[in-house]
This record gives sequence, structure tokens and C-alpha cells, in this order.
Amino acid sequence: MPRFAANLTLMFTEVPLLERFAAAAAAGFTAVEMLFPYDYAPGALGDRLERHGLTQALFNLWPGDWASGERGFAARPDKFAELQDSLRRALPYAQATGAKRVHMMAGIADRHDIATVAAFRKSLAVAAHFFAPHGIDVLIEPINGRDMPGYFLNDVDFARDLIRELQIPNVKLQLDLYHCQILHGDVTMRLRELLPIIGHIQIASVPSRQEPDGEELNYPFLFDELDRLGYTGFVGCEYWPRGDTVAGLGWFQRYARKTAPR
Ligand SMILES: O=C(O)C(=O)[C@@H](O)CO
Ligand SMILES: [Mg+2]
Repeated sequence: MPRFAANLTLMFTEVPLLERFAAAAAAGFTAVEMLFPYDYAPGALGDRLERHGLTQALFNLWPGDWASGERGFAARPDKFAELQDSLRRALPYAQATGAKRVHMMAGIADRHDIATVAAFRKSLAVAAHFFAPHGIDVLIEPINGRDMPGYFLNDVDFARDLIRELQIPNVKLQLDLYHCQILHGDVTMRLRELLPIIGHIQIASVPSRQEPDGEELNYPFLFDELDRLGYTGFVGCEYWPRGDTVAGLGWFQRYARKTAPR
């Protein structure tokens, strides 16, 4: 059975972020993820995880000024200092939460430019080297251009080829099935092919990016497929609830932890 992680940036927004840990545990989740933890003290997050018996599956490196359009630095030759700073900034959060994977965003950049590709390769090598002693994987995620116009990493095959070519053991693919379906389709065959390099999976319905309980993708089939493939990682629920988060968890009932959290 897949191990689901509630995305606390998108889910349980009925309450402030630090209270979402309790809400996720009460709903039967055993793991959580979030986009950016940097507004909170690392210890405060670690404390909530411990208190509610939760595992932190993932968080993102600091992406720069999101409001002004920044979406990470990894493919930005002009932002290498910021990329290095984002690694140092993430480490205390990984240590306090026990997260074993971080998502490194590529940034807004042209993927067909030699300099941006070179910067991305360099950033991956540097980040992987930085996190390897801590047992942390660096993930890259192809994101569709409708949601994130101009984003560098907008092709699953490009990410696959790069990961295979680099052969850095702690560089892996974050396969968000929502983006994969919009970008390419053929999700099941991609899961089968990419399993050896997948470090994290995320889900949402397509096209609404809401509960994974209808529309284009047949999630019960895909969850069973993950079992058939022997996927042991996490599945991040990165979707916008249609309304109340708990009311929308009908799809999750067969996977929820039944015993009360600590
Ligand atoms: O947009 C997504 O999909 C993500 O997983 C985020 O980490 C980046 O916005
Ligand atoms: Mg995602």
C-alpha cells in the first residue's frame, strides 16, 4: 500500500501551518510534505512531527522571492551564490525534521541554452555532494508550463536522461503524476520505466489539481500499479482540496492509518 504524505502547504489550510500536523495525523496520514518550511523554526516543525508520529517525506529548497516570480536557481548561471545559500539554509530543516529528500527547483530559464543546462548540471553535482554525507537525496521535478510558464525543467525525458547520465546516487526524479499527465500522458508506462530513478511521487487529479478521485487519471489503478512495481517511497498529496480538506478524503479512507496517532 503506498505511503501517502499530506502536503501541508496545500491541504488542511483551514488551520495555521503548525496545526496542520495534528490535522493530518488525525485524518490518518503517517507522513507529510510541504513546499517551503522557512517561515518556521526547524525545531518547531520537528516537535510537531514527533508529537503526532509523522514522518517528513520532503520539502523544497528555498526558491528565492516567489512573489516576484523566482522559482529556484539551479539552472540559473547568474544565481549560483543563491543556490549555495539555499543548500545551507535547508540543512537545519532536514536535520530537525529527519527529511531524507529535498526538491531543488530549477528556476525560470531556457532549457535549450547551453549555459543554463551547464548550470543545472553543476548545481545538481554540488547539491548532491553537499547532502550526501547526511543521507539526503536531491530531487528534480518536471513541471508543466501551463502551471509554471518558463520553468526550465518541463520535460520528463530530459530529466530522465540527465539523471541516468550523471549517475550520482543521491540525485533522483520527483515524478508528479499531475504534471506528467499534462506534459506527456502514458503515466503507467512511465512509472514502469522510471521506477529505478524515482525518489518521490506526487499526485492530483487532472486537470483540476484537486482530490485524486476522478477526471483524467485512474488513481486506484495507479496506486495498485505502484504496489505491483514494489514502490516503497512516499506519495505526496499535492492537491488543492475542492472544499473542506477532511470532507474530500473519501478516496483516502482505504489507505488511512486506523490506530489513533500518539
Ligand atoms: O509545483 C509542484 O508540483 C511542486 O511540486 C512544487 O514543489 C513546486 O512548485
Ligand atoms: Mg509537484
